Amino acid sequence: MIHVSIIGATGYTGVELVRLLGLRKDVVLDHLTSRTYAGQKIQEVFPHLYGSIDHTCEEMDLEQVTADSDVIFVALPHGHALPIAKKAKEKGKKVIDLGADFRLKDTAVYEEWYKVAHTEPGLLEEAVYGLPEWNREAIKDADIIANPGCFVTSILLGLMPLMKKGLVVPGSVICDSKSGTSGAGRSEKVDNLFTEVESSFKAYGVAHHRHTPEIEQLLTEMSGTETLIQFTPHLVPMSRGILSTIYADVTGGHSAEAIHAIFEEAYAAETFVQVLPAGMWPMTKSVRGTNVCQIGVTVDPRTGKVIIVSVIDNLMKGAAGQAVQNMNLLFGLDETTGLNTIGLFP
Ligand SMILES: NC(=O)C1=CN([C@@H]2O[C@H](COP(=O)(O)OP(=O)(O)OC[C@H]3O[C@@H](n4cnc5c(N)ncnc54)[C@H](OP(=O)(O)O)[C@@H]3O)[C@@H](O)[C@H]2O)C=CC1
Ligand SMILES: CC(=O)N[C@@H](CCC(=O)OP(=O)(O)O)C(=O)O
Repeated sequence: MIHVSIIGATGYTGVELVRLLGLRKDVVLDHLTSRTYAGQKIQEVFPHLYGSIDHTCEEMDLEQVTADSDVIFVALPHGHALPIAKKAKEKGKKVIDLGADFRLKDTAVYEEWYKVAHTEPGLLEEAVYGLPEWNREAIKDADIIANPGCFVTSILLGLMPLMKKGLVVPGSVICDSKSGTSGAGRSEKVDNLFTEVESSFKAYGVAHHRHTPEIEQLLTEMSGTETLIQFTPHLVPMSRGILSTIYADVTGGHSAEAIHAIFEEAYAAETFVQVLPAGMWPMTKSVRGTNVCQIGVTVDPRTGKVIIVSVIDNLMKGAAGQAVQNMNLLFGLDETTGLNTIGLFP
C-alpha cells in the first residue's frame, strides 16, 4: 500500500488528485488538508465525491503528515512547498510539488519571476523535473519531483521531438496558448467571475508570464542550445483544457511528411502522447478528464514554418494526472495505473 497525503486537497488540482487516487486499491489516503474546510467531509464540499470518498479535511500537521505518508502531494500556492519538502526530506519521504517551487534551477530566476524568496537551494539541486516523457529514469529515483506547469507541459511535449534533434532555429519559437478558467485555481478572483469570462476571450501576462523561464529552461536542456521563446497565454470561457499553437522555423527545409514522421517516431512508445494523423487537428474536448496530450503537426509550404497544435486537460496532464503518473514511476508501478480513461465527449 502507498500512503498518500494531499496538501491543499480542496483546490482544483488537489481535488482532482482525490478523484484519481481515492478509489485505488493500492493507495491509502492518509491526510487531506485544507484550512477553510478543516473538519468538513470532502464529499460534502465536493458533491461529485459523494458516496465515494468519506475522508474529513484537516488542518495540516506537518509532523503527522510526514510521519504517516510515503508520498506527499503539495497542491498549494507558490512558496508553500519549501518547508514541507524540507521536513519530508528529513524523514525520508517523497514529495511531488504541483507548484513551481522546484521547477526553476536558478533561485535568482525563481525569485525574479515568482517574487518569493527560495529558502531551500540545496533541495532545489536534487529535485527532478517531472515530465516523464523527458525525464522518466531520473523520476524513478527522485525524492522531490517538480511537476511541470500546465502551459509548459503542452508546449514542451509539442516541441520536444524537434528540440532533441536540434532542428529548431533558436529564437524562432512562438507559443500561443489558451486555457480554461480552472487553470487559475479555485480562489475567488474578479477576473474569473462568470460575467467577466463568459462570451469573451483575452490575452494576459503578455511578455511576462511566469511559465516563460520554465519553458526556456527545459527547451534549452532538450536542445543543448540557449533558447528564448515568445509566449502569450489566453483565457477562454471553458472550465478545463489548454490548447497551444506553436510556430517555429526549422533548419534544413523539412517537408510536412518528414516532420510528422519525426513526431510519430518520438512518441511511438508513449501512452499519454498521441500524434494525430496528418490533417487531423486536436481539440481540448477530446482530452477532457484524461492524462493524454494530443498533437497535430504540419509545415506550411509557403512560409516553411512548422505549426504544432498541442492539447491537454490542465488539471490532468497539466497537473494531477501527471503527478499521479510520476507517483506510479516513483513506486515502480506501471506508469498508466489509475490513468487509463477515454475523454468525455461531447
Ligand atoms: N489549476 C491548474 O490548472 C494548475 C495548477 N498548478 C499549481 O498547483 C498548485 C495548486 O493549484 P490549484 O489547485 O489550481 O489552486 P487552488 O487555488 O484551487 O487551491 C489551492 C489550495 O491551497 C490551499 N491554500 C491556499 N492558500 C494557502 C496558503 N496560503 N497556505 C496554505 N494553503 C493554502 C487552499 O485551501 P485552503 O485555503 O482552504 O487552505 C486550496 O486547497 C498551485 O501552485 C498552482 O499554481 C499547476 C498546474 C496546473
Ligand atoms: C488560466 C490561468 O490563470 N492559468 C495559470 C496557470 C496555472 C499553472 O500551471 O500553474 P503554475 O502556477 O503551477 O505554474 C496562470 O496563468 O497563472
